[in-house]
Amino acid sequence: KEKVEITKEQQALMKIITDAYNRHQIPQDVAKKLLQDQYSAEENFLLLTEMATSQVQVLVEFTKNIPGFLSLDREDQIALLKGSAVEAMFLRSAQVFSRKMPSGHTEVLEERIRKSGISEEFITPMFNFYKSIGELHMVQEEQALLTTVTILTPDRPYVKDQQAVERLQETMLDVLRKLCVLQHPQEPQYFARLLGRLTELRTLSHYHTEMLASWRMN
Ligand SMILES: O=C(NC1CCCCC1)[C@H](C1CCCCC1)n1c(-c2ccc(CO)cc2)nc2ccccc21
Repeated sequence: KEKVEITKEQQALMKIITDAYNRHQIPQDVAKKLLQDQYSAEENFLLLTEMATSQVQVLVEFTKNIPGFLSLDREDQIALLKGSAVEAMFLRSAQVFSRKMPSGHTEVLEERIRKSGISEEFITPMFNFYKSIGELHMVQEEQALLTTVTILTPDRPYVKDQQAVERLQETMLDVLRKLCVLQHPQEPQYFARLLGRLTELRTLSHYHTEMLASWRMN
C-alpha cells in the first residue's frame, strides 16, 4: 500500500484555497432567511435572483485566490467563470442544505424550498443531489477543492487553451485525491464518489434555466 503524503506546497495550496473559500461566503445567510419567514413564490424568486447574483460576485473573488487562475488567458478566465457559475451555485446550495442545523431545522428548510415555487419535476433531482452531497460529510478543504475542480473544467464552451486549464485542474485533483484518502481511510472509493457528484451537478445545472422559467408564480 503506497503511503499517501500531502507535500508542503500542496498543504500551502490547500490552505490558500480553503481560506479563500471560507472568506467568500454569501453575506446574509439564505437558510436563516428561509427558516425565519415564509415567503410568497414571487418573493422566493426574487430572493433566489439576489442570492445567485451575489454568489457570482463571491465566485469571482474566490477564483482570484486560486493559484495560477489569474495567469490563464483573460478570456479563458471569463469562460471558466461563466461555465461554472450555475454548478458552483448548486454546490454551495447543497452545502448550505447539508450544514449541521438544530434538530428540525433541515426539515423546515426542505419544506420551504419544496413550497418555494420550484416546479415539482425538479424537486426530486435537486434534493437527491443535496442529500448525496450531504452523505459525503465533506470537510471544508474538500468542499473548497471540489468547487475549485469544478471551476477548472477544461471543456467549458469557448475555452481556448484547454491544456493550461487541464494542468491546473490536475494539480487540484491530486491534492483532493490525497486528502480524500487521508480523511476517509476506510473508504478507498470516496474520491471516485466525490467526482461522481460532479456529473450529477452538471445534469442538475442543465435544469436551472427551466427551473427559473417554470417557477410557479400565483
Ligand atoms: O437561494 C438559494 N440558493 C442560494 C444560491 C447561492 C448560494 C447560496 C444558496 C435557493 C433558495 C432561493 C429562495 C427559494 C428557496 C431556494 N436555494 C436553492 C435553489 C437554487 C437554485 C434553484 C433554481 O435553479 C432552486 C433552488 N437550493 C437551496 C438549498 C439550501 C438553501 C437555499 C437554496
